[in-house]
Amino acid sequence: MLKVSSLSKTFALEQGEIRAVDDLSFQIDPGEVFGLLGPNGAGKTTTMRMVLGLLEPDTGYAEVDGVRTADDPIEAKSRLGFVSASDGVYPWLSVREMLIYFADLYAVDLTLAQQRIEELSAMMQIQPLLDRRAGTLSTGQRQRVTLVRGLIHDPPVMLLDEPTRGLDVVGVQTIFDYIDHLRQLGKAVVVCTHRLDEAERLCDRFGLLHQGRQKHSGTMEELRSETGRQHLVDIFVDLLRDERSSDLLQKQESI
Ligand SMILES: Nc1ncnc2c1ncn2[C@@H]1O[C@H](COP(=O)(O)OP(=O)(O)OP(=O)(O)O)[C@@H](O)[C@H]1O
Repeated sequence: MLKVSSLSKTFALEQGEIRAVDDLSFQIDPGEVFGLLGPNGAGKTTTMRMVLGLLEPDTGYAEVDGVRTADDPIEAKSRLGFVSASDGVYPWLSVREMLIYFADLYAVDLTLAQQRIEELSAMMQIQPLLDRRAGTLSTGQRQRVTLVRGLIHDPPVMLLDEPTRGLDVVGVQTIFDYIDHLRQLGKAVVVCTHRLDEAERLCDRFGLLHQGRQKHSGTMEELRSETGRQHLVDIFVDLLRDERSSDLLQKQESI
């Protein structure tokens, strides 16, 4: 459903080059939730941008439901839903108007859009908000609206970027329920998050990125047997520790 194959991206800076994503491959099947995880600067956003067709890869490709983003970016985008913690709303539109506007951008027929708005609003409990101006919503309410917006064109693949950031315990639970629902609908889901405890509960499989490279991948059980560690947080601490000792070694060698 979503296939990422040998994806690489290097940025040229005055100080030198940064290999932001280095030969990254993974595949996500329908009904599967994949955690793309990594510390700051690991390459998660760069990967998402390439999957979304916003950034051209140096090598490799992303294929969304059979369509390569580089070959047909518009068709690939129509098969993707994207929800980010930093998503804004159009403050002067009502929630309903905004959802209809987004449905129209994705060429969803108006009658179908209205039907979807009713169904998704019931699921995410935003019916009382539909005729309120989006600018008056609280953070949690806005997040529920953006979750509905991400599904308005019924895409087979969903990308969720830091979906629980800034949410209280009820908001976090809403995200958990939403992701469960996506799984039941047979969507292929990518979740990027720094909340490793949440990722452990939410995701079926993981790709652990560090400095652009996928250091480990697999189910929690597979990661445990590969690393001898019980939890993602311990696996990450090991990765960062290894990096510090190899930096130190390099410095010592260059003295
Ligand atoms: N447009 C750009 N120009 C130059 N360097 C960039 C650019 N975008 C990202 N980078 C660099 O590429 C590396 C990976 O960045 P990226 O934003 O993908 O990481 P991330 O895993 O999303 O990090 P975070 O968790 O902090 O959001 C970083 O070193 C970053 O500074």
